[in-house]
Amino acid sequence: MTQTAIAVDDVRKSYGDLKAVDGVSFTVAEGEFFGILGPNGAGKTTTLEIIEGLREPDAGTVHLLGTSPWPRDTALLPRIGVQLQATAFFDKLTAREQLHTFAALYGVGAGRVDEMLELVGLADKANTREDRLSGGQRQRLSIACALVHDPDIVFLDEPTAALDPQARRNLWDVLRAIQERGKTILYTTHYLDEAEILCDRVAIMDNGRILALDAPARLVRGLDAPTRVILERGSLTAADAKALPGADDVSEDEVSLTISTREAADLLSALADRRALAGLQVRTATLEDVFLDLTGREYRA
Ligand SMILES: Nc1ncnc2c1ncn2[C@@H]1O[C@H](COP(=O)(O)OP(=O)(O)OP(=O)(O)O)[C@@H](O)[C@H]1O
Repeated sequence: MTQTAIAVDDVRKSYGDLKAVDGVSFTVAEGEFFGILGPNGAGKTTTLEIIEGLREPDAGTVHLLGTSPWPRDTALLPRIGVQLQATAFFDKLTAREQLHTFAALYGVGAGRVDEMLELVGLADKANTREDRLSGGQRQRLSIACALVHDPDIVFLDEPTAALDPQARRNLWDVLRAIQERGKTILYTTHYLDEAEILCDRVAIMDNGRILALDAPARLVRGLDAPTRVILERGSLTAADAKALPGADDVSEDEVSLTISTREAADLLSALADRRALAGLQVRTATLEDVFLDLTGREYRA
């Protein structure tokens, strides 16, 4: 039976009149990769910091591995790893020395240091000073620091923010590797595409509330949105496209002809019969469409 790693029940936190977290509830199972998504100011960090025991909620309860993180419970600390949005390292130490220091603070042996450098892909930077690492390498080092004591639950607050696309993708591999080790991951991001790829389940937050919570694929399927088949403009006329089996709607711009369909198989086989597949792209709805559906506004990270 799956155990519950994190249970959050009706948590609230206001700053003056602003309800930063406005009645948030969810559970995360052991070994689950759970994402809290939402635009800037949605309340993701505040929620995370309450769960980590860094902030006191105004109301509601949190259980981490069956224990309340507030008031601070030192017995819990070795079992959780926390990576904060603004990473602080010790001055002038190399990557390996940073990890050694964190390991010593947690009272664990230095044996895991090189293993962690390997896990986050920094083995070849072990002797590089932290201030000489790139942004992506620093993020990976801070994740290694959060993992060095082998916690059961790992909290990551926007670990991929401010990284270039290649560095983001490299970090995805690191996050997957952490999950494969059986860790529970609770992470926040404002990249919906990334969460769709990485997370078992996501909670979409806006204005302090969870608007939807489920597996990304189930949220997208729940929209029942049409599939868009995109072709090079000129592959066939808009009128011909409209007459194809399964074609619901057709639109054109300078470069593309887009056909909306709910019967993609019929439409694609008709296009294949006509050898009209130049530039073919098939797009289904994404979490961004889910956000639009939930809030009535375009997603802006
Ligand atoms: N210490 C604080 N005092 C006053 N207001 C705060 C404080 N911390 C956060 N807020 C406000 O609470 C709201 C939620 O902030 P929070 O940082 O939790 O959002 P977020 O979803 O993590 O955003 P981001 O993606 O920008 O980090 C925001 O409007 C923010 O300005």
